[in-house]
Amino acid sequence: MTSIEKITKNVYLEPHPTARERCMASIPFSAGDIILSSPSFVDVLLPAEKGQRCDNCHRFLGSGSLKRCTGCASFFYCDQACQGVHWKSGHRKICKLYNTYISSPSFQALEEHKKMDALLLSNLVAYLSCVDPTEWHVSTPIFTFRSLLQSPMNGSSPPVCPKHLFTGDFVDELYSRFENNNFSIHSHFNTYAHGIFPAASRLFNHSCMPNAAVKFSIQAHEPVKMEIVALRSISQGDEICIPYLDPALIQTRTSIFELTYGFTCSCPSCQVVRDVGTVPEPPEDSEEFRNICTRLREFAKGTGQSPLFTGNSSKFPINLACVLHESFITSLSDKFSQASHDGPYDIAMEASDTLLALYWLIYPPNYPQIGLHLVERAKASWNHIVRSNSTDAARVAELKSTLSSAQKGLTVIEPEGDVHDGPMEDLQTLLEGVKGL
Ligand SMILES: C[S@@+](CC[C@H](N)C(=O)[O-])C[C@H]1O[C@@H](n2cnc3c(N)ncnc32)[C@H](O)[C@@H]1O
Repeated sequence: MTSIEKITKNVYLEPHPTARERCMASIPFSAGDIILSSPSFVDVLLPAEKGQRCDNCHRFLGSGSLKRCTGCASFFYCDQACQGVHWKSGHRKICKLYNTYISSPSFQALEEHKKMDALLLSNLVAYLSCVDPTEWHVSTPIFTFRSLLQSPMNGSSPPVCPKHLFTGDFVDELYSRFENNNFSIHSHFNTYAHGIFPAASRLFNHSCMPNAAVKFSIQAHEPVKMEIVALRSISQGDEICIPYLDPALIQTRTSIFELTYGFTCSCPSCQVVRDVGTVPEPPEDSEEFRNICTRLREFAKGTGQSPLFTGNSSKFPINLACVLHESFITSLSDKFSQASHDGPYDIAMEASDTLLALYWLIYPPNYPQIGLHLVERAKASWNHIVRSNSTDAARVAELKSTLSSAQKGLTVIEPEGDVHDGPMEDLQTLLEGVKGL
């Protein structure tokens, strides 16, 4: 039995013409169902999170509340149980060497993302050296990791700590799987760590209109768990895909797929973007920009499914091509954030309406960004009502409807990551607040 068969009967692999294999649903799923739950194999916290989260289970306890490793003083744990697990799973091979390693010129010369790779690779090497090679058999994550496709990106591995536990060729072989397989680990969709999840890497291909997404579950004394969640109904026999990148990266995603992952995306969204051709920049003139926004909102209101979702290029109005420019979403998000706290609220609401129209166009239904934005929109509505000191019935009705849509969308993907400080908490506070209006 392979490690994937061991962890789930929900899915199976079948050949794919260009991606080697693809992951198919063995059973139907509804939006919000967990398709796969898989613990982290190896992970490493971002530097800013060190001392804030437990290095073993990733619980956020804040500075001063964690126990420091007395050997290196650079790793932090909630308690002895977590420290014991981390020690046995590799820290014992790193502890004494760690500080010399991270202050070495060869480590310091690395770019930030390479530093993360170097630390992850070091933890992987340390972990592997703790497991007898006779136990690296087919049903283990080690075997699954070594069976992953290699990235087309060449380049030798960064320096590792500890050195000389394995040959350089073996370390390079491990590293060749990093670029196209590793994951950012997030809490409420803010990245706080990087990790290796071999089963998910072996199973899921990419789509810019995915039917599933990745979320993480943090539990005391347990390794962080990746959960693959259905974003919409998935029928038995459908391929299950996740997004490797934010689909909003419409210009840059194609070259990242080609260079880092070695494939050309053939999802419906990419087909339409290819048919559109060169995407023009949005107009600089504010009146023309507003006209484009109005046309986008009208377009989103008038059709059922986004043409980028169905792949039907003939339904995409070419005079809206500039909304696919990455700078369009940035301008809208900036406009919204500038006005959502202190106003002008009509500007915030108009930017929010346009953002939601754009999200409808570029994201699949229930994509996390939609629910997250709805909560931010509800906060802006709330600010408007409270600051204007009037309970305008239409405004309150609009706020209630935003909250109900946010709740519907977010419950597909939330809760994720930390127990506190998530959008669900904000949503609950607002739901309580509107009761008093
Ligand atoms: C994380 S693996 C996915 C699992 C892979 N299909 C396998 O059989 O092991 C990532 C690699 O799969 C391939 N891949 C993923 N999504 C693809 C897609 N939409 N089209 C073509 N190839 C894809 C690329 O080679 C990429 O580097």
